[in-house]
Amino acid sequence: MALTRLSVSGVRNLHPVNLTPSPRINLLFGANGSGKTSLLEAIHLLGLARSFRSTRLTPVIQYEQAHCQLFGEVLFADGLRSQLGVQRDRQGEFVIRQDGKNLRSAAALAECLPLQLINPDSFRLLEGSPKVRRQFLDWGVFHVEHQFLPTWQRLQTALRQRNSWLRHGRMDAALQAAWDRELVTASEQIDRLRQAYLQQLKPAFEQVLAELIDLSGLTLSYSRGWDKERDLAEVLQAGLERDRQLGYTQAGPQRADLRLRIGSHNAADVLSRGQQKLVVCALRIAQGHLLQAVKRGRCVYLVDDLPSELDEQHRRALCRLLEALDCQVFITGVEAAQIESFWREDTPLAMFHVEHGRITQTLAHQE
Ligand SMILES: Nc1ncnc2c1ncn2[C@@H]1O[C@H](COP(=O)(O)OP(=O)(O)OP(=O)(O)O)[C@@H](O)[C@H]1O
Repeated sequence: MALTRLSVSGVRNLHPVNLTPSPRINLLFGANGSGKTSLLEAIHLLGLARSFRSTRLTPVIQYEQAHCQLFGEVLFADGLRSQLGVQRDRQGEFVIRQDGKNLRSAAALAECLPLQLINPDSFRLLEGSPKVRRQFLDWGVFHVEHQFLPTWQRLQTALRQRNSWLRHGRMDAALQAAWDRELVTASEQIDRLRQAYLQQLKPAFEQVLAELIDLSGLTLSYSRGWDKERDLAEVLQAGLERDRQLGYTQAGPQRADLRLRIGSHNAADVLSRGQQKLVVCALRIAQGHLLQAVKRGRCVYLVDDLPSELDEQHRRALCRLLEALDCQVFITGVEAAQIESFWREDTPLAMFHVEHGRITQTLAHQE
């Protein structure tokens, strides 16, 4: 998919924006604080109804404004189009619309506009908590496997039920045993889906990484969240007393993790910042390739401050890979000169200058 139109109002310092982005490469340049990241944030809001900069949305709404409003038209690979709209006010009221109808959840938005974000916070994928890596993994499984979302919702319900029972113990044991069976079934299914996805992700990741940087010895592995030799039912039974003391369930897919290691070290402990950025990029680009293999479209990449941490050779290699993905990319940077010359002549490219919240298109070729 590609965003063919984008309108933004009431977001951070941005003056009302009406853009017709390139379906391929969009470069946004401007001084610090000019509003480049805010535009990526607006696209993120349109695709996920949440920001990547702040857990609360109030700071995103422009000072003095009552709400922020995003509108976009998405073009799918099969030629169909969809109109998306998101509005959020200071009281937390959300309106999410697709093709004139109100949506109750953001999941449909995410399906319509799959986004991959690479920004200075992306290091958290390596050095942050397992939750960040589970979210990364589940993004991929969600987009390629339709069973994932309903199964994940069943898992959350059964897990909440068990944790409440562990804390308060107010339930008939037979009824709780039935909930445990539901928990085990959903957990095993989620684990199977994750493992199947990872089997495809690993070779794709290794191939992309090799094109970016030589990091021989880097391995990606998965731990499912409970002992790999034992059934979850057995593990839950064996850990029941401890779970009761803690008041939550210790084992299960809610504890799964991805491990990136170099030899016996955590990759995050030994890689430089630039190397970490390239590993994160390789993971996210590999996900883009897998999505292309199954969907009627592609994901949209938001790359905030692409040049930072990277030397010229690696910037060029990263741009080549993003270009080869054949999808829509929004890239920000302080100076155009850092990456504007890296693109093939026949790649559709649009360039925008961002100044004090105003966005002006300065170049478009091969549209
Ligand atoms: N709610 C808000 N209302 C109005 N302005 C805001 C609001 N929140 C932040 N700002 C301002 O909007 C600007 C946002 O800048 P943004 O982070 O998009 O800049 P940038 O071009 O990505 O800069 P950098 O190159 O430093 O990353 C900042 O100047 C900030 O002070």
